[in-house]
Parts: sequence; C-alpha cells; structure tokens
Amino acid sequence: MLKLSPAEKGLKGTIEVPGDKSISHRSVMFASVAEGRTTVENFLPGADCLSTIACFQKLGVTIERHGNRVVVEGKGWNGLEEPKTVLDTGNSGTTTRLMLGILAGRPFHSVIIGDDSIARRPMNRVTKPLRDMGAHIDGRENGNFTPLSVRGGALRPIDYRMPVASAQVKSAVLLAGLQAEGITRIHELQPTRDHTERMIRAFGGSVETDGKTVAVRGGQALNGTDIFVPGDISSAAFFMAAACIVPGSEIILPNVGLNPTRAGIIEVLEKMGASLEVIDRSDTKQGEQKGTVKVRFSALKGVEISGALIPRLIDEIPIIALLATQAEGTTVIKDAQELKVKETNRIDTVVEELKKLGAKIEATEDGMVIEGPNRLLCGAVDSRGDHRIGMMLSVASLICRDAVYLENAEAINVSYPGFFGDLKSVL
Ligand SMILES: O=C(O)C1=C[C@@H](OP(=O)(O)O)[C@@H](O)[C@H](O)C1
Ligand SMILES: C=C(OP(=O)(O)O)C(=O)O
Repeated sequence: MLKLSPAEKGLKGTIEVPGDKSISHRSVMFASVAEGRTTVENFLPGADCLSTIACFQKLGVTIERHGNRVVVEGKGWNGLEEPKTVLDTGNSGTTTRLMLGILAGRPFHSVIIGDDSIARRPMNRVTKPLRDMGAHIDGRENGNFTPLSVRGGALRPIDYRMPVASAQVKSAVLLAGLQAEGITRIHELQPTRDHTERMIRAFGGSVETDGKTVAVRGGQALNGTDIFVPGDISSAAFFMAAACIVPGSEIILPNVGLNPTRAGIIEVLEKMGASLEVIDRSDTKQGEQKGTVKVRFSALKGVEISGALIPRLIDEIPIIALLATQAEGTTVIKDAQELKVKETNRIDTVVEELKKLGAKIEATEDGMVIEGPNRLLCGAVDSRGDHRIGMMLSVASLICRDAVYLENAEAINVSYPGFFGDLKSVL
C-alpha cells in the first residue's frame, strides 16, 4: 500500500509527459506491416505499449527499443509469421482489438490472451465485423472474450455501421480493410480519435474521411517512416487537474498532443473556468497537433458533459470526476456508458473510490452526478488494477485532509511509468 500525503503548497514546475499511448501502439503496428525501417521517437515505454512490441516480435518482426526510441524493420504484411506461442496483450484493449484487425487478414493461426481485466472486456465489437469480412475467429463465449483464436485469410471489404463510438473498433476494421480487396467503408456513431487515419497517411497510404465516414482501399503499399510521438494528453490531464485544484499551483506541460479528436479535456477545463493557456502550437511530421499547456489554480464551476464530447475525453472522465468534486455546483456526465467496459467499470470504480474519500458523487445508468465543492477526507483506496483510477486517486490525495493509502498503485505503469517521479518534481 502506498502512502500519499496531502500537498503542503502549490505545485510548481514543468513536466514533459511521456509519449501518447494510442499513437505509440499504432506506430509499432503500422511499422510492422510496412516495408522498410521505421524509427519511432518519444515512444511510450508503458506496459501496454511494451505488450504491443512483444506481440509483433512474436509475429517475426525485428523490433529494437532503446529507452523511448524504437526501430522496427518492416517486411510488409506478408512478412508477418505464424507465432509459435500465444500473443499476450496484457492489460491493453488497444493491442487486443487492433491486432485482431491485422491478424484477420493473415493466412495463419494465432491465439490471443490477456490479463484478468482483458478477459472481461467485450471483443465481439471487433470479432463480428472481422468475421463478416471473412476471418475465422473463435473464443470464449462465441468469440466475445479472450482467449481468442484467429485464422485469418482472404478478406472481403465491408460497409460497416458502427454500433458503438469506438476508435478501437474503427481501427480494427480499417486494418482489416487495408488487407481486403476493394473499399471498406465505416460509418461512425460519433467521431472518435483519428490517429489510425493519420498513421495510414504517414506511412504513405491514403484514407478518405468526412468526419462521419472513413473509407480505405485494400492492397495499398505502406512504407516505413520516421515517427515522433507527441506527449499523451490523457497523461497530461492528471497534472492539469492537479494544478487546478491545489491552491497556488502553476504547471507547464510542453509537447502535449492536441489532436482535436482527443482534446475534449481542454474544452471542459475552459468551460469549468480553469485558468489555462495553450501556446507554441505546431504539427508533428505525421500531422498530429501539439503544444504547451499552462495551467494555474482556479475556481471551478460544475458543467454538463455529454454527447459528441464524450469520445473526445473518454479516458479523462475519472479525473474530470475529481475536478467536479472541487467545482461549485453540479456536474453531470451523461452518454458515457462505454466507461463500463474499460480496464474496470469506470462508473462504479470512480464513484465507489471517491465516495471513500467523502465525495458527493452518485452513479447513473450512463455516467455520474457530482456535487461540489467539498473537502475530501482521507482513507484507504484502491486502483483495482486500473491505471487511470490509480492516477486519479493519487491526484485526489493532494487535496485530502490527511494521508491516503493507495492499493495496487503499480497499475499506473500501464500508461505512465514515471508518474510518481514527475509528480514529486512539482511538489
Ligand atoms: O484507439 C485507442 O487508442 C483508444 C480508444 C479508446 O477506446 P475505445 O475505442 O474502446 O473507445 C480509449 O478508451 C483507449 O484508451 C484507447
Ligand atoms: C481504456 C484504456 O486503454 P485500453 O482500451 O487500450 O486498455 C485507457 O488507457 O484508459
């Protein structure tokens, strides 16, 4: 159990958060199926992205990592080989679902397993469209849960109307579509993060998008390239929130990814009245936006968050819930039922863990309602193996009346291995 003490003064300083998790996964996946060498700079060495590297190594791809620099020797789609052992995706939904899209078109057998959390997360959202495209996928409960076994092969394109707003589903179908003969078209329920689309273009491919529909032609050549991964806005969000709620704080976060399909947290903070500034905006070579975010302690007010905004901040909802406990008035989060199928049921875990600290928070069918501001107390809390819950509770401890004891803090390594070091640097 980790003892976390309240902050004695405002948080001050500069934190360069590690590389974006979504982009790091995709960089290794695309590099593995492209022709030639790809060098990835500022790769996130979190447990999830290391699972992606290990899986593609088992598929016969030469991948070397030196800290945050990864070099992949791609030999094209046909360079992937039948793995001799199971592919372990660990705690990573992104690895599991996107890799299924790649394996769906490969003419060999493979088996995917993950940890206990992955074993509870629904996979039929990807196995269904991939089966419709011609892949043979089986698994527990008719292919809904790991372990999953895949025998891929010749795929036909699909015109797919997504039943959920999920970038993982969209990306799995796009990766299968790149291997199908003809044009695969995906109609999104709501726009979701578009890193896969940007990555296809970065590797020399083409993809058409109009904000609602994404279309890709199969059989395109993808070529190795150099990738720079911007900092993860989902990781930066924990320090943005810490700065907002600890009196006297001022934190500077350079090099944060600001892709508009991911940057909903910035809009919410502005709506809540946070003192926040974005400067030095620029684009990476792969067309991902980035910039420096400066945040100061601020008086916050409650807001309503719903609809198309939800997919643009889905992973930030746990930390938004904490912010809401310190905001004047009521915060209502709706249309967020997808939270139930993350690493944990994030509606229940957020509500139950924050209640232990005295928060006025209630779960609803598709989100939560929070009343603020209220002083948080102290006590023992549990990440329950969910990295984002672990980081949210660590930030909460900064404003608690007394020490907080955090169980399963190591889960944070999934997306932010240096989290506690970075936090200490601004205390
Ligand atoms: O595509 C991605 O990289 C991700 C998409 C989101 O999941 P869904 O697609 O399930 O919404 C997000 O929650 C996850 O952390 C990463
Ligand atoms: C939901 C998450 O990741 P994944 O789906 O890749 O496990 C997350 O990082 O919050």
